[in-house]
Amino acid sequence: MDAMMSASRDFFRQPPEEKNKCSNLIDDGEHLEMEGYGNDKVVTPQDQGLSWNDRLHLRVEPQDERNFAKWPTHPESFRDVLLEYASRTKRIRDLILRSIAKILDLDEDYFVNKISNTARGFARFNYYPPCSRPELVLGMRPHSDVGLLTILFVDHDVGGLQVQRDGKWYNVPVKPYTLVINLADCMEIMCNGIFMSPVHRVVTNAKKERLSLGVFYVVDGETVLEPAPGLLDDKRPPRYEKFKAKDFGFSFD
Ligand SMILES: O=C(O)CCC(=O)C(=O)O
Ligand SMILES: [Fe+2]
Repeated sequence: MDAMMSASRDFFRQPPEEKNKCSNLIDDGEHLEMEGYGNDKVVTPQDQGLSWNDRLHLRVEPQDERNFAKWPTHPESFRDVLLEYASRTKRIRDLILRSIAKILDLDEDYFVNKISNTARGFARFNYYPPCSRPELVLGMRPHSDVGLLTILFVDHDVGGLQVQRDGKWYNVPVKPYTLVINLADCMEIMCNGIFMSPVHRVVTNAKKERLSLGVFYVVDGETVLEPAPGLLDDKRPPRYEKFKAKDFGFSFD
């Protein structure tokens, strides 16, 4: 974990020319693609706005779709450290999906079986610079994660992640060597809302920079999402309709 955090810090501390070698700008800067270094695409400026962060987005699953052209070559350790990190988060993903299935009395592999060989996983490195007017801008605007689950590694020293409950924001505590697991929208649907995908945001800090790394696991576009039949009965009707992941942008195809 330390190696991953320090490789990430070293990457973001480089001059823009070096970071832009992994830029997410394409077509002479006309368009943004999802993978690479830069900012997120603003689709609806009136309610989206820019967030106070730089990010580096890299596909880690499936393995044969890793686009190493977008992976940093500086620091030199970056690639190997991320490969190792991603192989471990994948194991954690399956462990958690199996544990949740067990808690819900479903077949242990119910959720794991929803992940086909072509399902994607992304590593998103976030860098939040200090912001002298933290009351004016968020590090990351409120959202829920859309995929299955997110394995989040947050800065040991600087808080900022908040989760919303009943309209109020709560700080997520910072604890060294502790991963935050976010169940995302597809799991909420398959769990028929027994577990919810939390709305969360990141506030900025006036003095300190902050780093985080989320590994996002999503389902393949062809996957049919629906509440697990084993969770339904007369008293617990489905709260979500059945649909194909790609029809609602749940798969990042
Ligand atoms: O930086 C964080 O703690 C959260 C990041 C996050 O929510 C995301 O990347 O989706
Ligand atoms: Fe998130």
